[in-house]
Amino acid sequence: MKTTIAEVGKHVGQTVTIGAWLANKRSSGKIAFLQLRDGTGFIQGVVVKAEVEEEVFKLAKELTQESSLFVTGTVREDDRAPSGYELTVQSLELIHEAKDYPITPKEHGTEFLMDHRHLWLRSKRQHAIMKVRNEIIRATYEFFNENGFTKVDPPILTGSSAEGTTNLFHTKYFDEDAYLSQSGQLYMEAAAMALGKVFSFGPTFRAEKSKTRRHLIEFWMIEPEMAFMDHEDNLKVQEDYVSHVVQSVLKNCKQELIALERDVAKLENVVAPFPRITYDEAIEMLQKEGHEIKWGEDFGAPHETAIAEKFDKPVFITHYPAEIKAFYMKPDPNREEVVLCADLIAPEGYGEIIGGSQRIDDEELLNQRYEEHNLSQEAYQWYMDLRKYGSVPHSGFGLGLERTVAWISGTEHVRETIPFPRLLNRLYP
Ligand SMILES: NC(=O)C[C@H]([NH3+])C(=O)NS(=O)(=O)OC[C@H]1O[C@@H](n2cnc3c(N)ncnc32)[C@H](O)[C@@H]1O
Ligand SMILES: [Mg+2]
Repeated sequence: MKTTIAEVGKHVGQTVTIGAWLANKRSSGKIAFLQLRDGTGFIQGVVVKAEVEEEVFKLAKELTQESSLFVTGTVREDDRAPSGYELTVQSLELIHEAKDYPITPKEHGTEFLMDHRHLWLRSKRQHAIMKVRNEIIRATYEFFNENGFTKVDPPILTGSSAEGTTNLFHTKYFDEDAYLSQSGQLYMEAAAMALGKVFSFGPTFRAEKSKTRRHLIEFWMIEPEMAFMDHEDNLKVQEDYVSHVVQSVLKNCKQELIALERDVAKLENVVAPFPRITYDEAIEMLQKEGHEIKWGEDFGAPHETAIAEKFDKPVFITHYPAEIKAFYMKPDPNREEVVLCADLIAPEGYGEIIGGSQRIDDEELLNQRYEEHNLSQEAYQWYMDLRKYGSVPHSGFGLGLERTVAWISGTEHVRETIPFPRLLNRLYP
């Protein structure tokens, strides 16, 4: 009967057929070990010369890396196998021979692998990272559906910018100027006034000339927005959400985390609540450690890493100076020079995974911010209407999917956390 590698455990002792690719192999005069993959998992097929037809063993010896084939064999339990099972092969049927597959089992340079990303995805490591990404996506929908949020899809083509105008991708919308969305937030605020608690999950674009291990040009963001919820309510949703995601990956991606050699002890205690420090306290911590940073400056990666090292969970840094944050953030009523915002910094040097804030709900103050930030009233008239008609306290945040995948999977660079990364000078494949 036909099955998949993920399902062989249901057929121990039975003869099954799987469609597969040959990931790797080793053989001697009497036996061949075929490392097979079918997209659902990996399994070893053992071909014993004395137990199969002569042409089967001949084919096993000649099979080339990444050739596709049907494999028929008996499923056996084997504690030494990562999947717990092995196939004793009875027959092989070649589908398509792969000649000179470029990504051989030896080490390859990053640029070579990136140029072959469409093939590199087939490797065991990339398979594991994509399965962790998938679990984070699944757990995200689970969390927000179970907590009364409605999925709302903001537009990708927009006429305004939420996060400043320095990293916009410009395009034409017929004879009008348009931009690829940097953040769906402003639209999510409108949606929150209609549906209470909403979340988006989609691609966002930043024409940032940053060549770092945390920056992508196109990345996926989850942007919840909640009417009637303030700064502290916002942080609670974030820590509950991130804890749910981490614990879901620990529960459902055990094999993948082993394949990635991830130290899971560092994830096991990621449960709410998370520590909270203010920007002032963070500046003081850094200055005490000798970092050259002054109040009013933004944190760079080394600063975030130095702060995160003091905690064994993600840490919120709250109440940044208004001067270095976005126009829409609500000032602290007790101290107008700082705003009710928080960045969530992941441990182990993975940096900022969430940016969020309580939003200005006062029409006059928002108008004042438009002027200070030279924003066109015309492009934002619709956004201002949210303060004209039944304005309410509301807050929200944006979690970067790829940075979160990097942290949870223990992956150094975000280019390995998205199927086809868009980086500075990288639009291929
Ligand atoms: N709805 C909101 O309140 C979100 C808000 N408008 C916003 O876009 N905040 S953010 O710019 O900090 O970006 C949010 C997160 O988005 C991720 N992010 C932000 N920029 C990038 C790049 N360039 N590459 C990868 N990931 C990125 C990172 O995790 C940030 O913490
Ligand atoms: Mg940010």
